[in-house]
Amino acid sequence: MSRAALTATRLRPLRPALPIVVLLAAMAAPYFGMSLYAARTVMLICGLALLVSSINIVLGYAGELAVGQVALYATGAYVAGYLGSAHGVTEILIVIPIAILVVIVIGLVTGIPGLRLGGWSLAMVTFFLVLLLPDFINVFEHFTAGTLGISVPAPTLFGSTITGTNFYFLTLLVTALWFAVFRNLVLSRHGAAFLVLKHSPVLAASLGISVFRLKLLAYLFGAIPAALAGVLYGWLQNFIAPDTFTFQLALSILAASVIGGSTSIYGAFIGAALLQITQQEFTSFNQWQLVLYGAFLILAGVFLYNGVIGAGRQLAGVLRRRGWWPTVTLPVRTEVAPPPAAEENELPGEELAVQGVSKSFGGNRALDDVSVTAKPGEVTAVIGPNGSGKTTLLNLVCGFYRPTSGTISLGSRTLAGLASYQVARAGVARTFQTPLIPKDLTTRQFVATGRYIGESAGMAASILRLPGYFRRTRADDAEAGRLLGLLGIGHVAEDPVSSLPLGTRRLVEVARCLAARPSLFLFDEVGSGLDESDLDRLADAIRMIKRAGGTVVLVEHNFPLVLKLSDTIHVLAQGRLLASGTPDEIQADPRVLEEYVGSTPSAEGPSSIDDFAEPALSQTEER
Ligand SMILES: Nc1ncnc2c1ncn2[C@@H]1O[C@H](COP(=O)(O)OP(=O)(O)OP(=O)(O)O)[C@@H](O)[C@H]1O
Repeated sequence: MSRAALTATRLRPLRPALPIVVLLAAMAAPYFGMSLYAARTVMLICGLALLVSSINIVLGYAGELAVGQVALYATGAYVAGYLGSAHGVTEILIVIPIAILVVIVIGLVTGIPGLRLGGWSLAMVTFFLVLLLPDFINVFEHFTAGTLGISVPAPTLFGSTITGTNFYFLTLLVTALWFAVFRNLVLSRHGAAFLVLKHSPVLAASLGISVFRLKLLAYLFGAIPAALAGVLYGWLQNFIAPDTFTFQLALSILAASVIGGSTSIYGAFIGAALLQITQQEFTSFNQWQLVLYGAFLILAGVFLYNGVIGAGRQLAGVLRRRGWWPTVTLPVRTEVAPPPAAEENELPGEELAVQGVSKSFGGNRALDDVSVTAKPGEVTAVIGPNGSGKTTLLNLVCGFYRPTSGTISLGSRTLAGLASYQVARAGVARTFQTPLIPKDLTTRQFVATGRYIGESAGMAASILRLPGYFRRTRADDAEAGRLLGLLGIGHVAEDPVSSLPLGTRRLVEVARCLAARPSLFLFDEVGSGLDESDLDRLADAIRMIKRAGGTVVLVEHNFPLVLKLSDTIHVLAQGRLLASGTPDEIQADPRVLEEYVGSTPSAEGPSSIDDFAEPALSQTEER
C-alpha cells in the first residue's frame, strides 16, 4: 500500500451514538413519571420495529420480497401462548429460543421452495401464508384454541414473574439486543454481500456467493425478529386471537419499512413509530389505512429512495457539500501492515482451456466449435464485431450459460457444468460489459466484496464483534484501499460507488477482481469509456497481473489497447473462430481485416484494423 494511501484521511459524517442515547432515555423514562399509556406505546413501537426490521433484512438488504412476517409474528405469539397456557412454560430463556426454532422451521419449509423456484415465488408463498393464517390457526386448534383465542401467561425469568416496569425493560432489552445483532451483521462484509445480492444475483454469483443460500439465510435471519415481536406481543396483551394477524397488518409493516427506509437499521423505528402513533391518535385513520398505505407505497416507490432515512442522508449530503454539516476526520487505521502487492506475491494463474465449445440459443448459434486457450502470465484477447459471441464465451466460462457441446477447464478442474458461484470459487473473476455496481456501498466496501469468499464467512464473529471480525475488516479495508490506489482512484474510496462515472466504475471493477486474487481474470470491454489516463492505469494494472503470473482474458473493442497488451489474439466472427495469433500476425491477417472492414485491403482503403478502432494508446509502447 502506498504511503499516501496509508496516511490519507477519511471524512465521515458526525454520528453521535443516537440509538444508545434513545435507549438510555427510554430506560430512564419510568423513573421520570412515564405514564402506562406511553410505556405501552413504546413497547408496541418496539414490537413493530422488530417486525419492520424483518422486512428490512429480507427486502431492503437481500432484495427478496417476502410478506410473511405477520405469520411468523403470529407463530411467536402462539408459541408463547401455547407453552404458557398448556404447559405452564413461561421462562423467557426457554420460550424465546423455542419460538425462534419454530419460525426457522417455518422459514425453511416456505423459503426453500419459494427461493428454489425463483422469481416472485417467495413473495407468493409468503402472501398465501398470511392469507391462509386464519385457516392454519383453525387447523391447529388444539394448540391455538382456534377463533376463541388463547391466553398468554406473563413471562418469568429464573422463576420470577416479569410484569409492569420489568416487562417494559425486558421489551427494550430484547429489542436493543436484536438491533445490535442486526446492525453488526449488516455493517459487516455480510451486509455488503446482501447489498450485492440485492443489486444483482449475477454479480453475487460472480463473487462466489451462492445466491440461493444467501437469500435463504437472509429470510431465516429475518424470521427471528418476527418471532421475538410475536412473543413480546403475546406477553404484553396476555391474550391473542387470529383477528390480530391480518393481511392489513402485513401491508402496514411493509409501508412502515418503506417510510423508515428499508435499507436502513434504525429507520424501522421511524416507520414503526409513525404507524403506531397514527393508528392510536387518529382512529378515523384506521378505516382508510389500506388505501393510504397502498397510495403511499406507490408514491414512495416513485419519489423517495430509502424512505425518511434516505431523505435524511440526501439532505445531510447536500449540507455537507455546502459545509453546513459537521464532519470528523478519522485517520485510516495504519496499525496493520497492508498485505503485499500482487507483484510481490504471485497470483495463482492457471491455464484456461476452452475446447470445441458451441452454444445455441434456440435457432441462433452464438458460438460454433470454438477452441481457445489462455495461459498464466499472458494476456489473451478475444476480439470480433458486435454479436460475434465474445460475451457468450465469457458467460460460458463463468458458468452463467452451459455449453451445448465442448469442454471448459481451468488447470486440472472442469468448469463446464459448475454453477456460476462455484466457478468463481474455482478462481475466476470477471468484470461486466455494463459494470454491475450496487447502491449503498462505498467504493472501498465494494472492492472488498471481491474478498468475500477468500476467508471463512465468520458471521458469528461479525455479529459478536470478535477479534477475527476486526482483523478481517482491517485487512479488507487495507487491501481495497491499496488496489484502488494502484489503479489511481484511491481518492474515491469513501465515495458511494454508485455515484462514480462509467470510466471509474470500470477501474473499480478491475480492483474488485484483483481483490479476489483469482487464477483467471475475465475482462469484458473494460477499456470502453475510459479516457487516456484511465486507460494507461488500466494497462499498467493488466501488465502487473501478467507479471504476477495471472491469466487474463481480455474481450475488447479498443484495438490499440488489445495490440498493446496481448500476447495472443483470437478473432471471432459470427460465433466462429476466424483467426488466432500474435498481435503482429492478427494485424497482417487479411481475413481479419476483411471481417472488420468488409473488404480486403486496398490502396485507398484503411491499412489496419485500428483505423476503425477508437483512438487510444500508442501501439509502439511496450507490450
Ligand atoms: N441470453 C441470450 N439469449 C439469446 N441470444 C443470445 C443470448 N446471449 C447472446 N445471444 C446472442 O448470441 C450472439 C452473440 O452475442 P454476444 O453478446 O456474445 O456477442 P458479443 O460479441 O459479445 O457482442 P458485443 O460486442 O456487442 O457485446 C448474438 O446474436 C446474441 O443475440
